[in-house]
Amino acid sequence: MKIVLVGYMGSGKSTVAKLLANAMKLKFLDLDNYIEQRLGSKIPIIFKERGELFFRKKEHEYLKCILDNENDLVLSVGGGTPCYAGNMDSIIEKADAVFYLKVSLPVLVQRLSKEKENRPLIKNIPDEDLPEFIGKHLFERSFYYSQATYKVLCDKKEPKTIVDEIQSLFI
Ligand SMILES: Nc1ncnc2c1ncn2[C@@H]1O[C@H](COP(=O)(O)OP(=O)(O)O)[C@@H](O)[C@H]1O
Ligand SMILES: O=C(O)C1=C[C@@H](OP(=O)(O)O)[C@@H](O)[C@H](O)C1
Ligand SMILES: [Mg+2]
Repeated sequence: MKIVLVGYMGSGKSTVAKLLANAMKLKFLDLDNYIEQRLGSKIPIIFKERGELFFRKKEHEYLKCILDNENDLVLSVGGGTPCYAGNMDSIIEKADAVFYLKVSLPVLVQRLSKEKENRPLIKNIPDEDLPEFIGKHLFERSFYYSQATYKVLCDKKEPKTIVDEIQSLFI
């Protein structure tokens, strides 16, 4: 069993994947954590010192490694992962179920304005410009996210409720 969660930054992928894995007695892997462990460096440092292109190459390489070698897991990927290097095609081909955690623009803006520091793509965007940036970015990326097998509407739902909703599909 391989379950993959996709969605925009701040949609709750890492949070929900961990809880879902626990609830389903599966292994939890977060692609960003995996990259950080393999490279011995945090995401913002990798972006700063090696650049986004290097990050995307490693993201692609380690995604493939996980999808090819790991089983019985819930994997949360980064918000950009499905949008580069044919990654969404690989996810769809190799996962048993792919969930798009869909969160509305106002909720994403609210969450991300408080958590910009560890997210290099939005770190330097002034708060007043965040809604426009995220709105456009989300629109571009939705093409990829919407290829997921299931879409879960996540506004106004606690992580536990989202986990229950996803888990109920497997019972
Ligand atoms: N369903 C939810 N309701 C409210 N806050 C949430 C929910 N899911 C996640 N969060 C919060 O939103 C922030 C981003 O969550 P995170 O799991 O890091 O998202 P992602 O991995 O998609 O970027 C965290 O502060 C997390 O606690
Ligand atoms: O959207 C993106 O391109 C990114 C999202 C981040 O993961 P989260 O979606 O977990 O924040 C992380 O992979 C990196 O900062 C790039
Ligand atoms: Mg995450």
